[in-house]
Amino acid sequence: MIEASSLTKMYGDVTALSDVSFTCREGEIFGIIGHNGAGKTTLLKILSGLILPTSGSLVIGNLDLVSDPMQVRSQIGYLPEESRLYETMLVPDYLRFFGEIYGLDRLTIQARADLLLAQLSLQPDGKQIGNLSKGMKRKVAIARSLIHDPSILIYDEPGSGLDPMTTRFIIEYLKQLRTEGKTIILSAHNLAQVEEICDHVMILKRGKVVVFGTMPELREQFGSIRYEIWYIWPEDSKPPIQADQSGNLWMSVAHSIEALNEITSTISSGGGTVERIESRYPSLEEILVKIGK
Ligand SMILES: Nc1ncnc2c1ncn2[C@@H]1O[C@H](COP(=O)(O)OP(=O)(O)OP(=O)(O)O)[C@@H](O)[C@H]1O
Repeated sequence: MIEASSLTKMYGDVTALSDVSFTCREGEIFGIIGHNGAGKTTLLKILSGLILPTSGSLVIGNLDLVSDPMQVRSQIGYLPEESRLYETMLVPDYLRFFGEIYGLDRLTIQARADLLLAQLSLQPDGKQIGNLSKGMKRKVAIARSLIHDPSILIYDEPGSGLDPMTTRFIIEYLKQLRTEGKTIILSAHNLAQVEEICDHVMILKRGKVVVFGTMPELREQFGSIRYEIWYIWPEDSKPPIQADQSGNLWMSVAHSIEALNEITSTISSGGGTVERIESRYPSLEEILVKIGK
């Protein structure tokens, strides 16, 4: 369990984070989204123990970040938005190097590295890191974040700038890590992916939390559901309600259950037949646009 209370971070006069509080449960994927400059990276750096908050507290498990930073860090795997990898190193040497930093013995490092390379489908074939593709470098950075088998992963834009197949692979891998019990906190600009994998979503706006909840909670709070009613209407006449025609079907829109009932009864009393009703919720992208910068 991660409990953040009133986290505030100032960079000189700039308030990057203001009074941010939330709880993240074990084994969930927690998404932090917001426009550029909203404070996502700052929050992730605080959560990973890389920088300290100006005020506020952060408890991870039973440990307090400020009083026990080393213990907290040993439980965390951090993936920065852009990782600087040691370009001339070979992947196994690189992973061994970081494993040793975490105090692991050689056998454990070897076993962990072999497992991670297999899970990530990484076959560096003796190439130096600098000669790997962008996607492979990202996978190396992910393997590095996992070498000490941390229980919490803090990932800044894990799939950004990668081709769709590699991004998909990483998304599926994150889902797999969740089934292994890892807690994952991530930021991403690809909102469809956040919607797909996150159990809880937090939206930051200029350093403040404006929304926090599950996707159904966010949809309920921010958007009206929209129903599309598709129906057949007797030929040679038009429905007495706002409707668009597509082929042999007509479509009318309702924004509430009451309106939906009214429209369906108008259709049946006029001799029409409802073919199907589609409900459409606002996407995370639409919610973010609504919230504004
Ligand atoms: N080291 C720093 N010194 C001064 N200001 C900073 C520093 N790092 C971040 N900021 C400022 O803090 C605010 C939050 O930045 P942060 O990088 O956390 O946002 P972000 O949501 O991650 O943005 P992006 O989506 O563009 O990566 C911005 O106004 C930024 O300019």
